[in-house]
This record gives sequence, C-alpha cells and structure tokens, in this order.
Amino acid sequence: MLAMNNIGKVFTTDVVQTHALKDFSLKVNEGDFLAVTGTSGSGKTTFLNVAGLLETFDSGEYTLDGQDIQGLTDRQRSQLRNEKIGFIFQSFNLIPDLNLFDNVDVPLRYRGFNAAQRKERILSSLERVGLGKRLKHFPAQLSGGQQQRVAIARALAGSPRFLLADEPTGNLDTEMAKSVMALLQEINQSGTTIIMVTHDESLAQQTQRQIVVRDGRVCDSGASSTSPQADSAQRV
Ligand SMILES: Nc1ncnc2c1ncn2[C@@H]1O[C@H](COP(=O)(O)OP(=O)(O)OP(=O)(O)O)[C@@H](O)[C@H]1O
Repeated sequence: MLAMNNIGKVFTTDVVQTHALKDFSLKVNEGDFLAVTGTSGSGKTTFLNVAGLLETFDSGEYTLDGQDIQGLTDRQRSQLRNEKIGFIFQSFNLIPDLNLFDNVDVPLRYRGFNAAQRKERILSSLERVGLGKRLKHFPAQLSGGQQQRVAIARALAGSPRFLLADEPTGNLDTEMAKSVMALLQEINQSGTTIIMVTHDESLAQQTQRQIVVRDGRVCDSGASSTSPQADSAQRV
C-alpha cells in the first residue's frame, strides 16, 4: 500500500517559490487502478515523481509498502524504487540506439539478476505486450503504440508492485491509446497497482478510481463512474 499524509513539496528558483504539493494526502491500496487528473500545473507530475521516489518531499509522511520513506538515504531510495516501481512516460523514453531486447534489459541490469534470468524476463515481458517477435528491431522501426508497449515491457520486466504512468497515451492516436489502455487494464487485473496521470477524461473513467488534483491537493476522489469495479472502490 502507498500512503501519503499531508505531503508538501516546494520548488525554489531564484525568483519564485512554488508550492507544487500542499497537504497532499492519499491512500492507494494494493491492486488499485487510480487515475489522476487536474489542470496543467496542479501538481500531478510532482505527485507521481514523489510517489515514485524520483523526487524528495519537504514535509508530511509517506509510507510505501510499510516502509517509511522519509528516513531513507538516496541509495536506499534508489534500491526501493528499482525493486518496487516501474515507470512509463508520454514520450516512451526508449534508447534509440538499442534494440528492443537491450532496451528492456537496461533497468534489469541494476537489479542484480544474472544473464539467464534477465533473458527470461526480457522475453516474457516483450511476449506479454505482443512484441516477442521483434527483439532485434529498433524503436524507430515501430509505431508509437508499439514503442509504448516496449516501454511497458521494460517497466514490467522487473516485476514491480507499482506501475506509475505519466500521460501514457498522450502521444498516441485514439486506436493506439485504446489498445495501450486495454493492456494496462490487463496488467492491473493480474495484480499490479497502477497510478496513471492523464488529461483524458474518457480514459480516467475506465479506471477503478479517480482523483482530481487542484493547487497541489487532492480536491476530489472516489470511484470512476463507468468502471466495472466502481461500486467496490474505496474512497480516500
Ligand atoms: N523542477 C521544478 N522547478 C520549479 N518548479 C517546478 C518544477 N517542477 C514543477 N514545478 C512547478 O510545480 C507546479 C506543479 O507542476 P507539475 O509538473 O507537477 O504539474 P502538472 O499538474 O503535472 O502539470 P501538466 O499537466 O502541465 O504536466 C507547477 O507550477 C510547476 O511550474
């Protein structure tokens, strides 16, 4: 489970201090599929980066799978991130000079798996996203939707408990977005907790639960209206 209590995050530049998160409180249960919406600049990406241990926070408490995050060293945070969290981004963030096999291998190299274990994980995760026959292809030889599938395979290869997605369909046309969303639903149903930032209200409504962020706070939370699991979703 992920629990944030009154999290504050301030960015300070020469001219201005921005309170990106203010008393941000949220619980995400194991198996949730949570959509995060809100206007531009409301703090969605900052929340995702703090949740994913990419950013530190300035105040409040954050517990991830029972582990208090505040006291951790940078190294411990990185270890926890590598072990528990997978990321996908709007712009896929694949390495253009590496083929699909090697792209998926990148995060596994930080996890201490041996070569045989890595190979097995790479093959099964690319197979899972429907690209098991494209191991030697390079990202530029794939469509946008396929590239996002590779990014999902890369995120899943380390068997993370949490998948954090920042506008995963933002660069995709409607059909590709639908198929990536279907893949995320399937991944969630097989046990991975997903938190997805999106501007797309129709996608947000397909998840189990939706929160709206405004001015660095959760201003609305509850079940997504059209989700099949909506009745059983928990409120914050
Ligand atoms: N590294 C940074 N340095 C300074 N200010 C930042 C930094 N990152 C974010 N901010 C500020 O924090 C606030 C929240 O930004 P954030 O990126 O979390 O918003 P968002 O809801 O994800 O926006 P969008 O939907 O446009 O991506 C904004 O005012 C932004 O300018």
